[in-house]
Amino acid sequence: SRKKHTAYLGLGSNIGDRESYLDMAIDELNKDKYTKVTRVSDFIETEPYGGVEQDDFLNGCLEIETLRTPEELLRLVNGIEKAAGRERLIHWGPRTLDIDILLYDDVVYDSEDLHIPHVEMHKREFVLEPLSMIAGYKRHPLLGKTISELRAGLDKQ
Ligand SMILES: Nc1nc2nc(S)n(CCO)c2c(=O)[nH]1
Repeated sequence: SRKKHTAYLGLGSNIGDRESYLDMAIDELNKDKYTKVTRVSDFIETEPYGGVEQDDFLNGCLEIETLRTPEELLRLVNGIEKAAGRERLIHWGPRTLDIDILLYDDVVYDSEDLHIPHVEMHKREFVLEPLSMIAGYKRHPLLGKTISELRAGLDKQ
């Protein structure tokens, strides 16, 4: 029988009706019979990170409970991105909807298409700010710090 896992997802959009795309991600995740969204952060407006000239993002984080394995969860979120019309034209370029798997229980997972914990999350204020709202107490499986400590440790530009 399948076990229940707690995972944390990062949401981002910087094309079109950004809030509707983030809301769509929540709705589609709840439609999945093996997944439920259990906590939703505020959505925050953020400047693009990564050097590509593009519009500001709307970012948020979710806590989910899921019976899916990491690879099954990746297929689920990639399907939702596709349904939102995600075009992978420019690496780190604009997108209607981006869903990143940030944490999955205390699992450290590395395959060619999936790394958990997300390898950039501890460097990204646009992830740590909303994630702190819903899981600030949580300890990063690799770095050993709480999400709030990681956020506090980001050197503020
Ligand atoms: N502020 C901000 N900048 C970003 N650059 C990339 S790529 N992304 C996509 C995240 O994988 C973002 C983002 O979500 N927010």
